[in-house]
Amino acid sequence: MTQQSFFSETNEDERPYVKGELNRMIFHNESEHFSIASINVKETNESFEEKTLVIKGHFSPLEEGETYIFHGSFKDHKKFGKQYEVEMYNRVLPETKDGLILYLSSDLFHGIGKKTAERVVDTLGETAVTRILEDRDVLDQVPKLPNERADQLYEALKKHQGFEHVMIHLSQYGFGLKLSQKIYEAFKDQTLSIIEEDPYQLVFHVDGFGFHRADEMAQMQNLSYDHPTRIRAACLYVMQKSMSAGHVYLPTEECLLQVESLLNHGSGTAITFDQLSEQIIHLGEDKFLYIEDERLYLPSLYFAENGFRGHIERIMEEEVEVTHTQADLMKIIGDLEEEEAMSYGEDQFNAIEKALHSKLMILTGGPGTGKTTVIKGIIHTYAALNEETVNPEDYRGDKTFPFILAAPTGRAAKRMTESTGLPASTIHRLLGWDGHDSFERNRNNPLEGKLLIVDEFSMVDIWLANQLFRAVPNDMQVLLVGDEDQLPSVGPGQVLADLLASGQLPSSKLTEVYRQKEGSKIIQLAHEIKNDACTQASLQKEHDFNFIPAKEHQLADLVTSIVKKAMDKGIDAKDLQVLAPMYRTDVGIHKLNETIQQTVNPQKKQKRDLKHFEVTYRKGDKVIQLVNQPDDGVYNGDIGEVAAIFRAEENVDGVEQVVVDFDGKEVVYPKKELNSIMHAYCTSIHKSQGSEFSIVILPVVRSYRRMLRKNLLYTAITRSKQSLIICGDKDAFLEGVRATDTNTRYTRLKDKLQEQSAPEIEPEEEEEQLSPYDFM
Ligand SMILES: Nc1ncnc2c1ncn2[C@@H]1O[C@H](COP(=O)(O)OP(=O)(O)OP(=O)(O)O)[C@@H](O)[C@H]1O
Repeated sequence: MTQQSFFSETNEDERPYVKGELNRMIFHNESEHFSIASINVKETNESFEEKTLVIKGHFSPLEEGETYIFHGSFKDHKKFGKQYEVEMYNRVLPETKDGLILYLSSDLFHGIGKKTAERVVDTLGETAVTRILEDRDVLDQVPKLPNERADQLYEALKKHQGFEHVMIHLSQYGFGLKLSQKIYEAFKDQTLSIIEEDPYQLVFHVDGFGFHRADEMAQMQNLSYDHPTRIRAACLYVMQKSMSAGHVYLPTEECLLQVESLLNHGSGTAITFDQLSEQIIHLGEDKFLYIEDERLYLPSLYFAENGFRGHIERIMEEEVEVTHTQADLMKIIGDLEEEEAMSYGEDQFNAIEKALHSKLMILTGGPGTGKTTVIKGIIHTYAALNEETVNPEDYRGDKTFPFILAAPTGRAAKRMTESTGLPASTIHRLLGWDGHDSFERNRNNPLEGKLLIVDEFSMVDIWLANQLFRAVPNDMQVLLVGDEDQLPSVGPGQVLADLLASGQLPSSKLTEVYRQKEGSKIIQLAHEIKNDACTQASLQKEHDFNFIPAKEHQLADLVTSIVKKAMDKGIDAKDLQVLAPMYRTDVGIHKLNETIQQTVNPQKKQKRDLKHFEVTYRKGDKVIQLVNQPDDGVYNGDIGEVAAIFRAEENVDGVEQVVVDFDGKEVVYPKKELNSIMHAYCTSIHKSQGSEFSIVILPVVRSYRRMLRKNLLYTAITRSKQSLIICGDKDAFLEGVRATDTNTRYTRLKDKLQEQSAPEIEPEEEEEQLSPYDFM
């Protein structure tokens, strides 16, 4: 919906309208920009008698006592009766000179009395408001109006009218409401002048605004191809793209080459390396980039890498005071073994001992090597040695429970709770993330506890690692647990791999596989992949493993029929997961989701559905959350089920909605926010990190070739706990497990940890360098 003219005074045409004064705002949803209000009707060309009317639509909160003209149509709401659905509206300027004087001397304009308002209208006429908004300096003509008052009046008018004005103009560029709001937030009342003069500013100040879009806008304004601001925006854009590819920095040379190719593509004017270098230096001076030797960093990554390194060194500086003897330890572990009716392997025992003696330790190992068993051993031994208990109930009042357990995803945290019997949370929740750019827990308000254990640490990127470690107090012990052979984090860096490669931290690597002893072919296959020992013979059928050969054109039907059979046997959709590496091929994730949905949750007359672009959501669909939404308690990777679909007229927000049930927690998605979820009959292997499923079905075909790598396939198969069914091409699979990831990530963490001393990073600067990308 748009607001008509900025400040039109009359109803210019004969479209249906209702003119009314705001009686009260009934409801306003800030993010949706959706409002419901009650108005006192003053005039209308619609045929109805009522003196008050409920209106609804996408408009900002209206001002009490102000008069507006609304264009739209009547809708009968089942529950709430007749309502006016607003398509366009505009504020009605007081129509007489007296009205205008009253308006300007109202409470909206602090410090402007009746006399001053009269002088403004006498001097500037009845179009005073429009004239002032166009040019603040016209107020200088008003006699006896001090500069300060004039500024106040101008600011107040802009506040009341500016937002709407800017939004209308931005809609002309084809920007949606959300993006327009983001742009307005960045530039406020300077928005229009800034983007008309230099659209590349959008790349600098509006997160996620692409270079190509700004370039198109600039071309309409005839900005030259080698304009410095164009070159700078291209540099920044290349750096942002490199961050999305997982790099923490880019070598200057590589950045220059990429920027040159971006800028010179399709243009007649060649931009030279000298021109590029000059602008990179300016970007550095303006702190849009950090230049460290021959490396370029985005500020938030520069501070994250240096900050994390600094915190590691800070925590490692203090030593653990060991008050127990080896005999004490042996006794406690012996008792524990008796209680659990098992005995720890030598490397497991050593890992427990080392963790207890280390300020910060890394525990690694493949599946089934006993990482969880060791975590439990460490917790119990720590408690026994330090006169603590493992029962949170014993810690009420002032006493703080000594153990903090966390993981990067909700599902991994849930598994930690299940395996240890202790409370565990996501790292975001532990740190009190506000959903935007701040964390409750930081250096000034650190975590409380004695031993922090973080599982699935391979998934933690450099930003989150830094945020987490900022909140670790000097006297806390930390245990990081992960499988180094899994995929690196989705976000930038390869923190676990770098920490291990630096050799600066105590670490324990578990190699003996215990679950294999229980006869698991899945674990055996995982270790064969890890040790480069996977052959045709490894793919023989076993009680928990099968490789079903299939051609590409048979794949979707084959996968679907396996899913259907499993569900017919009563297996819960959540215990069963199809994993694939690519979204957009004929056998990609989207296609598989569509085919599986058609079979397991087909269209039915009595079943509600809602179409969103190419996808149709139906009650009962399995869906996955794609972004972190801490306010709703749902996080990237959470899996839920569509519980209900509501039509616009059935809810107070007046928009179509999908309600998703995440293990008993219901989250409502207005149609516009359906991008936050997708079908989850099949999900990406990357998204499955940190999750485990009873049954995994893994299609592997030649058309996935580009993605098939050892760590990807290893991650996929280690997600399955009871059964693994691979479908497709055995040769493609074997080639995939032999291919190592050659796309090394640019990170300096390992080298920095090996350097002697950390440079001081200005704390204030570090505080500021959070970007909305931080939590991709
Ligand atoms: N020393 C041991 N003696 C006997 N069984 C053991 C021993 N250590 C671990 N196990 C058993 O091996 C299995 C795997 O152990 P655990 O779950 O601790 O491994 P993990 O490394 O956490 O595995 P994953 O990463 O796959 O979850 C469990 O059933 C566990 O009870």
